[in-house]
Amino acid sequence: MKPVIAVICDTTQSGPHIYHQVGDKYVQALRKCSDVTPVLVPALSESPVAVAEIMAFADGMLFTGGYSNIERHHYGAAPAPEGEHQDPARDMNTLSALPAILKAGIPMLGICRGLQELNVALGGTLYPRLHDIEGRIDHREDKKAPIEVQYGPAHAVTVTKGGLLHKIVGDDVFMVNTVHGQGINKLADTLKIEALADDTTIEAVSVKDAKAFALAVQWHPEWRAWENPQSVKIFNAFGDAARAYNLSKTN
Ligand SMILES: N[C@@H](CCC(=O)NCCCC(=O)O)C(=O)O
Repeated sequence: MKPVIAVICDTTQSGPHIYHQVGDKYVQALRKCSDVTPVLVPALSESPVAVAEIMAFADGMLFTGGYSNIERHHYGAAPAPEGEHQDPARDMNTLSALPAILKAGIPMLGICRGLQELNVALGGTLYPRLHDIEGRIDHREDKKAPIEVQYGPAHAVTVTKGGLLHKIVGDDVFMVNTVHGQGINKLADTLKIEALADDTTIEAVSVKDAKAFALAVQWHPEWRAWENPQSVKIFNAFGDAARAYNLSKTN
């Protein structure tokens, strides 16, 4: 049996109805590069799927990217301007799951919004508009560009030597895509920087003294992951960590 990776959904409204969704590229990357079984968990705001229920079956969790922003009260910032795309139900589910799975030693991988959720869940803060910060480049995608350009290589990241990401990918510097308007401001005390952009934006973190694999990246390695050498290694390592966790449950 393949290990099972739980993925908490985004919520979205279509007409009169609320739907729960996960991007295809995330589950494709899990299947093709981690060799695991993805299981989507609805982000229910009423009678949510308890973290204990997830931990009963999950060998790992993937915290995906998402166009919505984390509600700013979660990190002590003033409310967002009217109309900002938010997803309170997703926030409630992911921000409660993260500390619990880290305590339980369940492997996790965060991507983009998932990195931001990890930082906020552990007490860090975000820049709500990274592009307004002196010295930072604009890390947002050009929404008018073709999707291959939006998720194509955009800037370099410099990897922390000897860190978890460095051990996984083996490269000191590599190109990544960039599809985010927010970024880490105050890094949570329990997180370690694993990669930086040239403008000092934190691009990857790991959890200090984690019981299991606990890595999050600001870029999108899931995008055509099987075509990207660093992405293959990241998803392979995540799948291996889930397999190890699954075996530990039976031994
Ligand atoms: N909204 C946050 C996080 C950005 C993010 O996760 N983008 C991904 C977009 C859709 C996808 O590829 O899943 C921010 O703007 O910083």
